[in-house]
Amino acid sequence: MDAFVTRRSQKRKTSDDFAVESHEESTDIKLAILASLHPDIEQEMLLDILLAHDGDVQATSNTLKSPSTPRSVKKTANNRIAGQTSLRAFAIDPSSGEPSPKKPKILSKKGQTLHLYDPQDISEHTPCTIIHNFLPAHEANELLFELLEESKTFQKASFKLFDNIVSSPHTSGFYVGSQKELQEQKDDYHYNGGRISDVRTLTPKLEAVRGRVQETVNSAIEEHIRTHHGGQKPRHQPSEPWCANAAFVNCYNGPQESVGWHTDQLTYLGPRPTIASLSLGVTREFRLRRISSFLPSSASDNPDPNLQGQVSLPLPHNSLLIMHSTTQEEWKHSVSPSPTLTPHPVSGNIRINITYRHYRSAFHPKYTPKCHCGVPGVLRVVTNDTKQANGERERKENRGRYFYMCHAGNVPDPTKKKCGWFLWGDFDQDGNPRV
Ligand SMILES: O=C(O)CCC(=O)C(=O)O
Ligand SMILES: [Fe+2]
Repeated sequence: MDAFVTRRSQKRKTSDDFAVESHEESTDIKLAILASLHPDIEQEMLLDILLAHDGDVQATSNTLKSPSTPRSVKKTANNRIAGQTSLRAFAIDPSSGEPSPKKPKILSKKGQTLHLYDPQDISEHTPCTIIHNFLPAHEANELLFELLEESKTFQKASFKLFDNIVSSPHTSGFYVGSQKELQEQKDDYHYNGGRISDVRTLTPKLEAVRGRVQETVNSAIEEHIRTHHGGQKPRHQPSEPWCANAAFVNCYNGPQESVGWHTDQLTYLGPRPTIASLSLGVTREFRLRRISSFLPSSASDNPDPNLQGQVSLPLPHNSLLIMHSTTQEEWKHSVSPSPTLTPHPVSGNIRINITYRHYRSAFHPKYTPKCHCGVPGVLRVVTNDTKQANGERERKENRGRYFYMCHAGNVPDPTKKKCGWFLWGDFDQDGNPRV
């Protein structure tokens, strides 16, 4: 069973040749597309009908639109639509007639992209957990409607890159839980060296979903520590419960809107944060690339990050991607421009993405060290990529160490120049600053 595919490059596609091209996609990608177009139809049903149409997604989708097609919606105890099952359930070992044994671990290779859809594959090959069909279908659609309306007033962020002021290739809005937090954000918090003026309180539907995200994330964190870290949380990962008290909502309007390779800023999240990302609307590819291995277990799994390629995950409507505590320090992520998209029935070519985050009280801006320029520093970690003029942070033995550095160079003001200030961060086992 082709639970993942490796593709060197993607052919340019238009929606007209989608039906022909779709024969070449893996079964998983086809299922992801069908699941986002027909969220009320059970996964097994999608697969059966797909096979009956010789893998033709367009023909399968036409059949599924017919009211006479059985849907066989499975409900769980709490009346949610059941999550998609793994294709492993269908994989039979021809020699024994039994389900196939566990697949060997396959790493992506430099210069290649490993395409993954199956939640178990994603859990094995990336630092993330994915949950498809996370919300009941009607709730996901209502949230999408609400945020499509909100996104009409979103702005592009601007920042400085190599002395040029650039704006992000997508728009976003920032949400917090209360008026008090909103005022604090405006007065005290800094992003890219400056303040943000457009802070909003969580919309009714963002607020309604937040509790469910929080509960799911806390269980997933426990499970991930058990299955990936031998029951021992990584050093500096907080042991306090994860709390979704802030949300960035991103809007990607069309195939060219994207976000480049980056790691999320640690300044207010602290070391080894968990971030939960809920996708709505058109499916886009989320890419991950390993940049470092700090933990003994991940180091032995992944001998040399430089030899590994990127991993691509399609994030369909109503999928929750949980980025666990090694993601920000050891990987980079991006949403690349897409040659073409398969329009979503509600949002067309628009994708909305909510990243729920935990702003920890120990990382309140009143504790952020300030650099000589008077601008609060930014919290970073030394990775294999870190290069600095004085050489200290480049040294191998410093990899995995945290530091605050001047952020004035990122302020979108041509007169502000970065100074050389930096300060090592000192955090305890739970990632709290040692005072
Ligand atoms: O849109 C996404 O899936 C990722 C967004 C992201 O990386 C971010 O907001 O930092
Ligand atoms: Fe990010």
